Amino acid sequence: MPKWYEEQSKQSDVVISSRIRLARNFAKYPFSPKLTLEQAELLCEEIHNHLEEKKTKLEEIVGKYYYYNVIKASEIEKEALVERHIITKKLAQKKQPTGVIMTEDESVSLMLNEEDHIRIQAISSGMNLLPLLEKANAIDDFISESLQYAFDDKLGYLTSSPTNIGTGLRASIMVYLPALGISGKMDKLIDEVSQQDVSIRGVYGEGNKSLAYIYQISNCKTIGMSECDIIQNLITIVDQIIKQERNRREYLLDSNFDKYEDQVYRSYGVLRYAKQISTADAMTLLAQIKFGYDSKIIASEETPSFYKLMMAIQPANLQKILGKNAGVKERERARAKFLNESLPELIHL
Ligand SMILES: Nc1ncnc2c1ncn2[C@@H]1O[C@H](COP(=O)(O)OP(=O)(O)OP(=O)(O)O)[C@@H](O)[C@H]1O
Repeated sequence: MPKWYEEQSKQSDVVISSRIRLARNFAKYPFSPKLTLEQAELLCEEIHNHLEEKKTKLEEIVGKYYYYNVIKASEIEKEALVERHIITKKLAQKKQPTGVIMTEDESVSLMLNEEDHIRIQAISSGMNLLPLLEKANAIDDFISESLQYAFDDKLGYLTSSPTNIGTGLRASIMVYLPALGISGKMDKLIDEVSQQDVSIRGVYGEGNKSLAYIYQISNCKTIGMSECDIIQNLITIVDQIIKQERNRREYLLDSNFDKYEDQVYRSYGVLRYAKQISTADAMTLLAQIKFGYDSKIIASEETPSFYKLMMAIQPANLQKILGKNAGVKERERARAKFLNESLPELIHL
């Protein structure tokens, strides 16, 4: 079964993926930070049993899924799930009982006892927020058939952190903004969108200097607006950012094609032949090669899925591919070998 990050989507020159998550809590338990060990265990067990009892019905909504007992997993297993966005760092680091229900294609995961009792997450490639919201809402309805949520008529869904109260919805689009990044436009953009209740954060690295120019753009406000309005506001802003990014790419190539052409070929050459490489260097070079493909500077018979490669070379997932624990040096050699073999031959344009 193909994973969400293996699918090619429209607008893939800028948009990588969409994510919807709903934060929910159950009326009969205290919020997660206040749960005792026994309560946390009971909570996970109750949700898991409830889902198992009606497994066929849930699988009609999400497809084939399995339950993963996070607390029993090795550190590398947990880190690999974080790198593939199935669970959050917060869940991986939790000392209390937790669990995750995840589908085979990794597009849906239900995190138990994270910051809230349950976090429903749906991801897909491309710009796809409304269908994802529909799927998350179907899961939400299914759960609420037999477990009562903490809900207030005025406030909406009650959540552990006030920043999620109301709809409990976080909608997000992961994007690739090399031209805006290279041109030093990100600070201004981050400032502008924050005035419209939207935040932009680097996915890899800290702050606005994201590694590989990958950012997630998400809603800040969760209350006082409907789910559809929150999403529509986000889509409008992301559409504008896509336009700005494309215009800037055109400008950069028009004004200095030779420089970017050279950079793309150099990056390709290094990744095809390097013998050892760090995650950060490999991410940067992959981003430059992607820029080359999207700008039609280079091409191959089949365009590689860059985001799939980026996730595969992260430390934990690389060790999973290797099938063993490996130190930094061994990983750097394995990463280089993996990329040497993964990049296709170029065809001359
Ligand atoms: N559009 C997206 N596509 C794929 N993964 C995403 C997307 N947006 C966020 N993620 C991933 O989801 C995970 C959780 O992200 P984040 O911490 O922003 O989530 P959140 O649910 O909004 O949490 P919080 O309540 O702390 O704000 C991270 O692994 C992040 O990279």
